Amino acid sequence: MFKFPVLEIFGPTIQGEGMVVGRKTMFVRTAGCDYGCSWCDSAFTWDGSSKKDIRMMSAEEVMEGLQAKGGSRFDHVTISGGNPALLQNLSELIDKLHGQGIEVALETQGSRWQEWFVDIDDLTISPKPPSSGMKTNWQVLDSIINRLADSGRLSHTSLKVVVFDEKDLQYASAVHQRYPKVDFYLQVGNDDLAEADSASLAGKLLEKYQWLIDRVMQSDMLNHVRVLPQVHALVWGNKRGV
Ligand SMILES: C[S@@+](CC[C@H](N)C(=O)[O-])C[C@H]1O[C@@H](n2cnc3c(N)ncnc32)[C@H](O)[C@@H]1O
Ligand SMILES: Nc1nc2[nH]cc(C(=O)O)c2c(=O)[nH]1
Ligand code: SF4
Ligand SMILES: [Mg+2]
Repeated sequence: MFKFPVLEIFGPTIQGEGMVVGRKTMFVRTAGCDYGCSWCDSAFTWDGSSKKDIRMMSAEEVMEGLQAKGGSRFDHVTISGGNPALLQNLSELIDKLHGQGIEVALETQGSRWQEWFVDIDDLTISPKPPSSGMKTNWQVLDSIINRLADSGRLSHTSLKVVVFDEKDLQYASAVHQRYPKVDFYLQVGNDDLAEADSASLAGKLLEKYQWLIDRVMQSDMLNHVRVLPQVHALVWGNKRGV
């Protein structure tokens, strides 16, 4: 029986981002990431600051944790991190969830492939723009998208690029042009990660949302796209576990 490094189990709450925004869901957040984005809003999963809170849990224990928090008030679970795609044996958890009639979403950055990607109901791949300080391995990303296409999974897949500035917007256009068959989302970047006043943060994020909408409307390379804020950040600010 395999054990996964788990940092948080929370919900039910709404999925605040991307392809199933607004969907009632539970979250399982795994520890560890192969990236270190400058603006990561979940840096505690990889920077060592929450090391003592990591629990090694079997799929069965995660199921119990979900039930303890959510009872029978959910039918959808989002697995995020960190990068959950580092965990080869996550299929144990995915199969258990499906066995209970629960849909499974995954958040990952597209740096690693796992065979179980083809079992995910709502797969969000979020390649990282220049502002993150990370460099995309296009060969790896190409092969991930190709495998999903070959398995007939593109209708369960989306690309989501966080945008902070003009260079990020160019990067987003490049990703969308490269994979035109994959549903594409642009997401407002939050660079006020220390702001404790959620009303003040919401004001600033809405201004950034307006900027992003304006820029996308002016572009002829970003037509078949959706532009979204992080809804949970608008509602709850930088609070953890919501
Ligand atoms: C914390 S990451 C975890 C999953 C995976 N490592 C990834 O990056 O896709 C979940 C989502 O939050 C986004 N995100 C992280 N920090 C953000 C920020 N400061 N503003 C907006 N979105 C952010 C990521 O791009 C990703 O789409
Ligand atoms: N409500 C809510 N929606 C989210 N969508 C993606 C999240 C993540 O951190 O991966 C997230 C999160 O942490 N909370
Ligand atoms: S890839 Fe995701 S979890 Fe990892 S550092 Fe970047 S935003 Fe954070
Ligand atoms: Mg988040």
